[in-house]
Amino acid sequence: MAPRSPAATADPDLALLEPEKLVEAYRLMVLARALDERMWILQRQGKVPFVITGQGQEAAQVGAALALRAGHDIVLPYYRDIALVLALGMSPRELMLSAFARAADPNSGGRQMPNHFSSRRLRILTGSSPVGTQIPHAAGAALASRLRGEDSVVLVSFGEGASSEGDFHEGVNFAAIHRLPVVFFCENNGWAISVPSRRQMNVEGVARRAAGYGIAGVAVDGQDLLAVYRAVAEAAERGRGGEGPTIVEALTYRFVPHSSDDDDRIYRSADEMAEMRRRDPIPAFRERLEAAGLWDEAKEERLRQEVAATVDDAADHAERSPQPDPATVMQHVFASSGRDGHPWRSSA
Ligand SMILES: Cc1ncc(C[n+]2csc(CCOP(=O)(O)OP(=O)(O)O)c2C)c(N)n1
Repeated sequence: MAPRSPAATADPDLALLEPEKLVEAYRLMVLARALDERMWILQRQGKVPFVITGQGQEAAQVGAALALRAGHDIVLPYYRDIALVLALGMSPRELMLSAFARAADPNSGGRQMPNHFSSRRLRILTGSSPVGTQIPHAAGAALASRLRGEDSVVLVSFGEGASSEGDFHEGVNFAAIHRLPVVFFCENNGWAISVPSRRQMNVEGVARRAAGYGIAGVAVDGQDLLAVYRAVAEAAERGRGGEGPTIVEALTYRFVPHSSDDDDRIYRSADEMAEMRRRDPIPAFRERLEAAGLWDEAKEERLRQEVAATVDDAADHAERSPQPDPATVMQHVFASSGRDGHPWRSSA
């Protein structure tokens, strides 16, 4: 049977993206999940020091990334955004080099925390670990981009916990006043480590906060890749059109503990976890592709094999790759005065 046109199915949102893009979006989610799962295994094996990942949030991340022009728009991701940076064009090898903190890690030569992504090529800016600091950075990047005469949009992502930080207020307020083209992309996964979102804000959600800044705010089902794609594409369009920033809140869920140092059984119930697992965005998207005639069991089998080989390659490559030279441990930590190697001594 010839594949049905997605637009002709009972799922009109599938027409938002070309069929090949829909399939690619699914591949990216499956790949991100597999890399993420392997990172946890490597941590438990003692091969990588620490992991902090985004299982459960893949649809939100890939949906957002596909609404951007990779390498043209500027992105300030946060630590859960494995799927987002993969969808922008970072490679599995690059992500594993970061997890293993190897010298060839593109984020920092093995000196940054894992998953503090960056890529000059893709205009991905690395962040600091204090929660929310990337938010004012994004407003600054958008202002700089405007001054350079670019038409880039800036997307900054963060959790709902970060939206309670002062940095959030400062960044959003500044971007709103100057009508900067920023998409404030909140991946609200319900928990900030052990703090539930109802203890995070006295309004229904992060998008509601937009009213206080006089900007657009929209909440979407973050487990629905196409709903997120549409919301971010519209926000980017508003930004490019001079209408200023938007808060897009993707309602999602984190399937894994906060990090490899966390035990989430202490603060959330097995029932809640099981219930949310039923809303796993990956099988849900597969079903939509199958219903549209774009996917089947044979394609799934091929994809699973291809992804397993890619993950093996990335992990093996990173494991074999050299450690940073200990002599470079202070590099990029202090600016050099060029005099005596002690930058805080400015003696003449
Ligand atoms: C300023 C600051 N406070 C606390 C921490 C410790 N910390 C790291 S991540 C995190 C939770 C952030 O939650 P949220 O912003 O909702 O993102 P999520 O991790 O849930 O995706 C906390 C409290 C930190 N890194 N920085």
